[in-house]
Amino acid sequence: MAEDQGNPVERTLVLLKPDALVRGLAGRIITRFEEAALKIVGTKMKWMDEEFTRRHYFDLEERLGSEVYRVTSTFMQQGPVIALVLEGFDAIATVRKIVGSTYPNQAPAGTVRGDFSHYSAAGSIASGKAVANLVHASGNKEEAQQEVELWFDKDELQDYKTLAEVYTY
Ligand SMILES: Nc1ncnc2c1ncn2[C@@H]1O[C@@H]2COP(=O)(O)O[C@H]2[C@H]1O
Repeated sequence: MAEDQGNPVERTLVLLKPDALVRGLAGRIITRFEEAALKIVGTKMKWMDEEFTRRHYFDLEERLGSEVYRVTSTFMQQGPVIALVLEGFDAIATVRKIVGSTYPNQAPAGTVRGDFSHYSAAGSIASGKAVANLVHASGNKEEAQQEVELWFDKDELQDYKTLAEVYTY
């Protein structure tokens, strides 16, 4: 995929969190990305442990506090996750648009969180619960690069062309 009309081709990391998997939503969520012409270039399933969770959310405690880190870390280790590397024009922002706001009660209908995530509150920390928001998506270029490198070796990422790339772009 080449740069086109000023839109950079980017790669971004998406995690389908344990709540997405236990609710059987993985396929429907992945479909939303595919429908937006985002290309899956890497995928794996993993049950995160404390050490890996700390590496993934390495700055969460500093940014949002130890309580947010604690509940998020516990939540992420409750079951397996599916990690995806998605590639496409403006992939980082596009994925976040499709996913919707971190807090599902603020995510509009039509987004993954707005449509499928019903438990949510910015103040969920008060009840000792994580925000069950189904998906993690890299927030910016630097985070995307760090997260893709953390989750995938270079040889686990595939280079191929989709029909959209061949016929549309
Ligand atoms: N106020 C909050 N209460 C509980 N968890 C939170 C709060 N804010 C952020 N988080 C969690 O921290 C995570 C950071 O990145 P994610 O997009 O994976 O999703 C976020 C939520 O799961």
